[in-house]
Amino acid sequence: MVSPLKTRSGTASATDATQHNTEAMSNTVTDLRPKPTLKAPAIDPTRPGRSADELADAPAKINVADVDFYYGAKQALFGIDLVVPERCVTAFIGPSGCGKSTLLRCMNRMNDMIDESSVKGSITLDGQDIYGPRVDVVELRKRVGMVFQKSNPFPKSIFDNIAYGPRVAGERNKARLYEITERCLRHSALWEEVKDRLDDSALALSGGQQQRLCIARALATEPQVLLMDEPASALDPASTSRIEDLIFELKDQYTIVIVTHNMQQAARVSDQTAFFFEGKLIEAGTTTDVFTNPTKKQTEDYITGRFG
Ligand SMILES: Nc1ncnc2c1ncn2[C@@H]1O[C@H](COP(=O)(O)OP(=O)(O)OP(=O)(O)O)[C@@H](O)[C@H]1O
Repeated sequence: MVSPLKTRSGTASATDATQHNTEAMSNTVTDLRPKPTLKAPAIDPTRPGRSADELADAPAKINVADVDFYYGAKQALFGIDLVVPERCVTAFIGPSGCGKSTLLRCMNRMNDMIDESSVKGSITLDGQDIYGPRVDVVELRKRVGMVFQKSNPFPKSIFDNIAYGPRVAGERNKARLYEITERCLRHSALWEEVKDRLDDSALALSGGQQQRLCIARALATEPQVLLMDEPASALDPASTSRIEDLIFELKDQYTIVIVTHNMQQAARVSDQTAFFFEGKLIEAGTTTDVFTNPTKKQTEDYITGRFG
């Protein structure tokens, strides 16, 4: 079912578009090309996102306040304020280079690894400043796990990929490591496919399976937050759909922030959507509101495909 976008001039419909095209064709001989039908992505009614009240009632897992970010002298984020509600999926959308990944990487201090980068403002996790002087960054990244665009399994067995994080954390008990492996593979919907070949190389898995393995590996350190940077952009439609189902299931236990170029995907999986443009947060709200009734013209133009 399609949720039509309420534009400032009314609700767009296919009939309007057809009429518009017909008029355009009869009025001019030079522009005979059909006008593109601009339509915002549909919200899936079988998988409703959390309501505005539910989002407002959810505790703030991450709170971003007045954040600026610089790569050397180049400013990439400008005064970002955003609340990431607990056990919800927040999607970052916006055109290439608008700062989505930069903000995502600020949330577990992955940007610390970039020379001459600096951040101003505050980001808290459960109320604690993650840039505070006493923060253990390794601990932070255990609590705030990350899954990247390109699956990056270690050249080790499936089992060793999952057991890696717990081993680094000091777990040596083999039975306990198997327990963790099974739990994480079940959570990432991969267990049934690999349970009989845990000692096989992870590199022998398909692309979609490798990405689910990377999600399982991220879950093995028992994070509370999962940051996903375009986790399905390199996958075929069937694997993408499995990752989206998985995100939907995981949000009951984890707070998820996903960067995506795919607006349909944002509409399908997220509860809250934040739209960025040129390093600024233009608007954030329930995914239903942002995709059906955006408050800013730039958001409307982007989600209806007028630019980006
Ligand atoms: N390591 C870096 N050094 C310098 N500039 C960077 C670096 N990484 C990103 N940038 C710049 O910061 C800005 C924001 O980049 P970022 O990757 O956050 O955007 P994005 O919205 O995630 O883009 P995309 O959708 O293309 O991945 C861009 O102008 C980019 O060129």
